[in-house]
Amino acid sequence: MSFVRFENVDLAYAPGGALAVQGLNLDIAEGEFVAVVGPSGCGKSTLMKLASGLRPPSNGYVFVDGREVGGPLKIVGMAFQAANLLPWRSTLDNVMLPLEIVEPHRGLLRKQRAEYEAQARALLARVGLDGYADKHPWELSGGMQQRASICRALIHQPRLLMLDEPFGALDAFTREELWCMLRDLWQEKPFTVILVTHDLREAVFLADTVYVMSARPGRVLLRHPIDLPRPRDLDLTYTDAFAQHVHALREHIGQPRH
Ligand SMILES: Nc1ncnc2c1ncn2[C@@H]1O[C@H](COP(=O)(O)OP(=O)(O)OP(=O)(O)O)[C@@H](O)[C@H]1O
Repeated sequence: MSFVRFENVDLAYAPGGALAVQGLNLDIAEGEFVAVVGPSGCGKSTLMKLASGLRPPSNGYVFVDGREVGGPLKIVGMAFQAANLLPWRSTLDNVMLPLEIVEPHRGLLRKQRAEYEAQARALLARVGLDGYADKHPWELSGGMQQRASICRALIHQPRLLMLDEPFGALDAFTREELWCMLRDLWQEKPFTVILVTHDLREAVFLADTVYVMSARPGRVLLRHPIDLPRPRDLDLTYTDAFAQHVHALREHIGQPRH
């Protein structure tokens, strides 16, 4: 059974206006790592807003965990291209922010603060930020801030993690380090991931399945399974099998522009 399911979903931002996405059909299993790629403006972020309940579809249905999505979902964690950490809070307090908002954590936080804090510190250590928990965001590099932002997205143990170009602003080396960080977090305790990215290598390295979307109105042009064995190491990105997947995706993204 699908964990996330889109059935013939259209979305127009203005009633009766042009469609941002049209006839979207998706079936994502629990624990699956999905990447969504496509030309700029094809509706990748719109797809995330639909799956997280931030926008209702104009037509069609979105289901998560067997229920039709009717509003913002608590089981979702999100991270974006900008880390968006609050500058007046320490890294630890930034990571703990969702616990102050999302129930049941919100109600338990005062009583169980020490336990929650230990979990946040352990998660920060897990992504290599041991010793940075009490620093402020401006004392961290861009890559460190993005690590913290992913910790913040995961602290309430969401079943669905949505990542909108989380590594887009980072240099190539840092980006690859963060691919490995995300791979390790996901492999340790698989949650369902929808990763929006412009980087086809990132999509092939991380995902089980890559969806290629067309130019506006966004539709799914291709569902491309990545059959490369796991665990995947960066060495894999230099193999022919890896390059073939990247080329196959590139060809489909090229088509609508011709
Ligand atoms: N809040 C909004 N109101 C009106 N139109 C919007 C809104 N958000 C997005 N759109 C339009 O919907 C279409 C899809 O936008 P979306 O941000 O989902 O694309 P994207 O694939 O994520 O883009 P990019 O790759 O450039 O980040 C675009 O044409 C955009 O202009």
